[in-house]
Amino acid sequence: MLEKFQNLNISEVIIQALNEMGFEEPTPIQAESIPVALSGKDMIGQAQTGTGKTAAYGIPVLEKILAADPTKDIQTVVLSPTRELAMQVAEELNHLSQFTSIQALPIYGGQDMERQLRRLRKCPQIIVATPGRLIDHMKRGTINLSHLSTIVLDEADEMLDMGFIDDINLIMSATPDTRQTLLFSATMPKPIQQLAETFLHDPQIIRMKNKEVTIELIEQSYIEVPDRQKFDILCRLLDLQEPDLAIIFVRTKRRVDEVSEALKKRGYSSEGIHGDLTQAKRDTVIRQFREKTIDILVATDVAARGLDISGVTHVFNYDLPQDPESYVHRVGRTGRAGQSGEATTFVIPREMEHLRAIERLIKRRIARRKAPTFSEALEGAQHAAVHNLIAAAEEGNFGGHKENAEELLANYDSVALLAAAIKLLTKEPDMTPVKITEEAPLRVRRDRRPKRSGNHRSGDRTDRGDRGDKRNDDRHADKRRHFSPGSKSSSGSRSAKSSAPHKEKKQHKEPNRSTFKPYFKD
Ligand SMILES: Nc1ncnc2c1ncn2[C@@H]1O[C@H](COP(=O)(O)OP(=O)(O)OP(=O)(O)O)[C@@H](O)[C@H]1O
Ligand SMILES: [Mg+2]
Repeated sequence: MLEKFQNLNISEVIIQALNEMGFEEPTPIQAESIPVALSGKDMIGQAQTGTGKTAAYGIPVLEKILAADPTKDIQTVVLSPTRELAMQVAEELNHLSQFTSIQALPIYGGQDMERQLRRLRKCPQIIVATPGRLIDHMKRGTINLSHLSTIVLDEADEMLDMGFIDDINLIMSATPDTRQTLLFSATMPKPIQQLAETFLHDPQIIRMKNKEVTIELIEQSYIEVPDRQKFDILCRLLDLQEPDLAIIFVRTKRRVDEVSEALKKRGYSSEGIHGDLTQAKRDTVIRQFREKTIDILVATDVAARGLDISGVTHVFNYDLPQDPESYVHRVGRTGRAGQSGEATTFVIPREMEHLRAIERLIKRRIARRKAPTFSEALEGAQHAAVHNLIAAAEEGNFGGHKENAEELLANYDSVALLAAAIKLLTKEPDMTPVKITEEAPLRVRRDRRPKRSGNHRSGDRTDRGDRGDKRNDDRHADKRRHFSPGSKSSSGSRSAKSSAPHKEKKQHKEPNRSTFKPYFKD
């Protein structure tokens, strides 16, 4: 059992944890990345969403701490673009290290600073942070990166894009030149990769050679629809497809509020999440969704990347994302760890060019489908009612209902009774009037070079994080998880650089010591 992990020279305490977590064999990105990361090389790992990139960097990070000195604090920092992802990654790392003394601590904005200071005093070896709050701690001198041995940028292309790049520069300049740097993401636009390589020394590039960027298991389609008809069509699709868990991505915070309220008005159990909500509210909404006490999450791109919520069967792009890469990450919230999923995208006629840009990025045509009509939705609801009635009849254990049924059948026509039951069970399409403000079509953004953001503000801006929001306005699975093997990597695609003669380590610019006065103990 787990010999394929053992062949990767992984310690017994980590193998034990993998077994406990139900992992059976390494995914392709794990099989390729773990040996490279264990060798101490800098690397960029790119693999489809939901294919185990967290453990691909998590395992080597833990191995390095075990081999060094598990008692020394803050040896590794993992940077994440959102608070929810920082919490989730810390949890996955703590699952992986559960049989060791290693602790991963999430550090993010919106959480009580005193509480974080108390938990920092327990000397965690790993910090999983959103950049803004990490920089706050650096300025206070309550987090010291000068002994750091490894830094990981999860969702690396997002971390190197315009909203974070100044924070990343600041953080990198406070770490030792001897650090190992690991970058992971499902997407890595060329201009961002070039920028990334300025932080890396002689990096190895590991890119999974899948014919598509998105997971083949995700059935993708689009519907061309005027903005004002989107909501009624969304409701018909929800009635027809009856998702277990669905995420609906919209472009602005206002739309999150309006669409989630409108869904509630029509009887759906939905909540919204975006960067302006309090952290407590965000935590509650994500927990309700993970626990399935709500089955629809309406979100801006704050929930687009990394979130690993099992059972998400459907993703709806109510609005197209500004960047094609965001589409990959959004639909990647379903179809994870070998499960299948369905992604439906609404496109207004004037945004068809954006859809084509997405198809070019994912190297796949997205099937066009017709919007379901009112009568199709009604027919679908009737089929669902009949299906549910048969399932209940087959399940049995009717309790007192059996006597009632016998009495009814003795006094009424059986067909009329059944027809009445189906009518009552049929959730007729609800046409309650709702208010959804019309949004302007996407502007075409031609320049994909990472822009250096203007004046740098650390702290809550980044942590609101949720650049996805801001820019547009804002895991233990059941046991024995079997991972459907993806395709092999194209290690052949390793950068020419890795065979280049040993280059002088790039001199990182001297940190501005005045900024971190209390921090750098001269
Ligand atoms: N080797 C494995 N076997 C079985 N399950 C795995 C394995 N590795 C990871 N998983 C599970 O697969 C799911 C997806 O993993 P993870 O979140 O790391 O994916 P990812 O590649 O980071 O996705 P994204 O690009 O969306 O961030 C998680 O629930 C994780 O516990
Ligand atoms: Mg991830």
